[in-house]
Amino acid sequence: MASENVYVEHCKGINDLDKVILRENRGVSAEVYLYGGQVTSWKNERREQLLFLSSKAIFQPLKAIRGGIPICFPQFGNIDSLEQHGFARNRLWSVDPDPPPCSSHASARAFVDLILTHSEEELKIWPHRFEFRLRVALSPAGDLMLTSRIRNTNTDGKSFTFTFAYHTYFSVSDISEVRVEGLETLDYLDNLQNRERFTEQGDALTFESEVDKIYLSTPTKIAILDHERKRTFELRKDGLPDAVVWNPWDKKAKAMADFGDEEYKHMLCVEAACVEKPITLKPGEEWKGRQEISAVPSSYCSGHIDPRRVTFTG
Ligand SMILES: O=P(O)(O)OC[C@H]1O[C@@H](O)[C@H](O)[C@@H](O)[C@@H]1O
Repeated sequence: MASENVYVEHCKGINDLDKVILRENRGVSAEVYLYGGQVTSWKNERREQLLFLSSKAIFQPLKAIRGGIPICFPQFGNIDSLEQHGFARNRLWSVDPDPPPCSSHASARAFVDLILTHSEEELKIWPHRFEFRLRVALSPAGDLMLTSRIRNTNTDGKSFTFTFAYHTYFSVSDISEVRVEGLETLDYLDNLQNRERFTEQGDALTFESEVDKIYLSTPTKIAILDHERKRTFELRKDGLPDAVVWNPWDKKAKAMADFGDEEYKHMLCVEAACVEKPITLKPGEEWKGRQEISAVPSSYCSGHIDPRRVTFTG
């Protein structure tokens, strides 16, 4: 068992599933389940829950947990032969009891490394050997950082190709009061129109109906502004050129058994992803994809991201 300390607690969660609680200064915290390697909670110093988790989420293998930050690997979406969003979010990960120290965050002490490798079962559906190391780290200021390192450990000399997303469900007060900045004027593939390619209009995104768009070649920083709560989420990413924006709206919400009919009003998925250009790794090669999310008081009255404030500390 990894060494217990005030910053990292290994315990049981819903349905007795193993989880890890990360704690930092002033009460900030995060929780990640070994099932799916999935973050399900991220709270600020006022213990406000910043991620959306459906009240009907099913914590039962082999169903994906509806909310938090599901890991989509080795396939985003359902374009290829695997189950939607791949198998990583439906598998039991293990904890590395002795992870290498955080290089980029020398001060980081609240972090855990979860490991997923191929199983005989997976090899039947995806015949590749890999090691996936997911580091979940909570900074003293309460920022949540996910770092994925995926290595091709094939011994047969074969490369493999995958797509990937951090399927982040942000909790919002009211979807009609939310604006997203950083994606305007970009091209996107519209999942509601057979992934046809369009160009976004020139101002911040607002939401009045179902949206399911894969924005391409997006900037490092994206802001999600919750006007009612006077809160802005900042998403900073590295190695993840695309960003998926999804809200099921009312009809799809009603069709999902693990999602409340009205819950679409209180969530928005903005997913740092690599979809348009899949990643190919030769044996021995490793890919790294990072996202860091912060929640700050909305001081952006003009609605523009203050470049001085938003830096990628990874
Ligand atoms: O229900 P799932 O498998 O978690 O997928 C939810 C949504 O995930 C989004 O990322 C996709 O763009 C949507 O098309 C999909 O409906």
